[in-house]
Amino acid sequence: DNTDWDAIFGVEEKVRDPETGELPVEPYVEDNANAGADPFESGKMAQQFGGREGIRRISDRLVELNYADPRVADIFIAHDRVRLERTLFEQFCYILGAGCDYTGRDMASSHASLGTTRADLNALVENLQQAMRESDVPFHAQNRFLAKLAPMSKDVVTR
Ligand code: HEM
Repeated sequence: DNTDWDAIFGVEEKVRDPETGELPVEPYVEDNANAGADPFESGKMAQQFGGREGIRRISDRLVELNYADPRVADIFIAHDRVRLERTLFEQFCYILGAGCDYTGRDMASSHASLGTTRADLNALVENLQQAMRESDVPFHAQNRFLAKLAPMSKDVVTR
């Protein structure tokens, strides 16, 4: 029969943007302040991360590790990987002073409904450390970057 069960149950089909391949999100104001940290000024950090190319490799690898990590995969699988790869790269590139703008949402609103724990965050940090290590980022530069991200814990850990 022709019953439109989607309409009856209020199921909204989300369609990926044909240009970007991303799912739509609720409107928000784009602002570099949404990145959650001020950028390093000197360009030294960007260089130690291998410039934009190196940063891209690290942010993509982090996403890959998270999607494959049984500790946190369930949280990631339910969300838009295409968008996350773009916005995570932009955030890292912006904070590391490699000259990008961050166009994503702020940390509190983008993590509000995820129910993330401190243990989930620890898993993510381990994966980031692995990604940076694989790209030969000097240890002190790894730690300077992690120190920039650490204050975001209060926004991304919600239970
Ligand atoms: C300091 C730590 C973290 C940083 C810097 C960070 C960064 C980001 C960024 C930039 C976005 C994209 C926002 C947007 O789409 O506009 C995002 C979204 C997301 N993050 Fe995180 N994140 C952190 C911690 C975590 C943790 C611990 C988890 C779970 C284990 C997590 C899971 C996710 C998921 C699933 C999304 C997609 C949400 C959606 O599409 O609605 N994040 N994060």
